Amino acid sequence: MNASGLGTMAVIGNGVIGHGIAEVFAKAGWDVCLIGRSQDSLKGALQQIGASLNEFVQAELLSTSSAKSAAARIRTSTELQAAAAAEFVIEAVPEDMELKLDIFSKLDGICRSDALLATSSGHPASCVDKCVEHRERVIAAHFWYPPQLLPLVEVCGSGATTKAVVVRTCAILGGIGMKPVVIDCEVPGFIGNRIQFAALREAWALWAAGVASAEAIDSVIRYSIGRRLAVTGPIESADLGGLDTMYHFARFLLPSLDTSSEPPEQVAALVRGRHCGVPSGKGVYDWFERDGSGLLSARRRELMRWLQMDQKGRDPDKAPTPVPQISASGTKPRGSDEDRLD
Ligand SMILES: NC(=O)c1ccc[n+]([C@@H]2O[C@H](COP(=O)([O-])OP(=O)(O)OC[C@H]3O[C@@H](n4cnc5c(N)ncnc54)[C@H](O)[C@@H]3O)[C@@H](O)[C@H]2O)c1
Ligand SMILES: O=C(O)[C@@H](O)[C@@H](O)[C@H](O)[C@@H](O)CO
Repeated sequence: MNASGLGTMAVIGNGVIGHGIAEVFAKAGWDVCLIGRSQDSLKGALQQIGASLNEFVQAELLSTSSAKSAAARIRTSTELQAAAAAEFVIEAVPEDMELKLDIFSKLDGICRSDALLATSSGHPASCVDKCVEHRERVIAAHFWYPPQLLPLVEVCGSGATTKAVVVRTCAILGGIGMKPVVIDCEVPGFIGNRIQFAALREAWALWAAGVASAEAIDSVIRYSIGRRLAVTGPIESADLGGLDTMYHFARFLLPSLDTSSEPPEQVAALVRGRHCGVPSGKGVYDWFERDGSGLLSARRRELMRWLQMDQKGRDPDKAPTPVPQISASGTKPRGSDEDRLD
């Protein structure tokens, strides 16, 4: 245990997800060992963590002294061996399965016998534990980008993971202020990516078929269900909207939704041409014409505002926003008989 009474954790991989996870644990008082391939890239990761900590100070989510202590709790290494003392280890290297298998097999030999070994990737634990002897301690802890600003972690064990490991992983993640959600059964993409990609498949299909422009499709979502989904999930939304209505409309609509098992050729062609979005200046949108970094900053600011609300106890799961009193003009829950105008 360190001076904060917390433990030591290690993150393997110092890219966008790895350095974000390191920051989140260090802010919560853990000693962190961030492991990467080169001193140069680790230096870059520490600079990014420093810049992010400053943003948290500016947003009054962190004091200057806490930001300094958090930065001081992170040490770096280029050796996997440096994870030996950690009780919680998270792998965040690129989506290269051979590399992940190799890292997990080595970690199993290097780490303490009571250490938990987690993958931050969208892949289930059973994909990365194939060369591990102690498979009972391998678990998926799928973070969202950017982990400093999005609280969710999808936690999912394989058939070999013990219940105690699932419980301890959730306790650790909950203890650092993240929102762990347990998925009981391994399924590709867990929950978030299944739903994100179902929506993306339909959005790409509408764009590729010329039904509407990319701007129009994004605007429809941003100004409607995008806002609503931050407060009520899809299943709650359907119950609030009236399950009968949603059921009957689903029966009309579902047969016409896109069911392709490949992304549209127009998207494939962009990727083949290395038009990969904001970093390359062009994707579906032309980012030479549009302000990509401005959009990223605006999104960070808005996500930071949500964290400020969470901290003030306005997380809908912690302190539900009071439902307005039923008034003559009618803010009654839908579904009550009087609410029906038929
Ligand atoms: N980017 C996202 O939106 C996102 C979201 C959730 C989960 N993930 C998952 O997180 C993982 C990492 O993704 P990312 O986007 O951070 O990738 P990234 O390419 O930004 O970072 C990967 C990092 O791993 C380092 N690395 C490579 N080989 C290594 C090794 N042998 N030892 C130590 N470090 C090594 C690289 O130098 C790099 O810094 C992936 O499994 C990805 O699926 C990514
Ligand atoms: O933040 C996201 O959108 C991510 O969950 C995805 O980008 C995704 O997890 C992939 O990297 C695969 O892990």
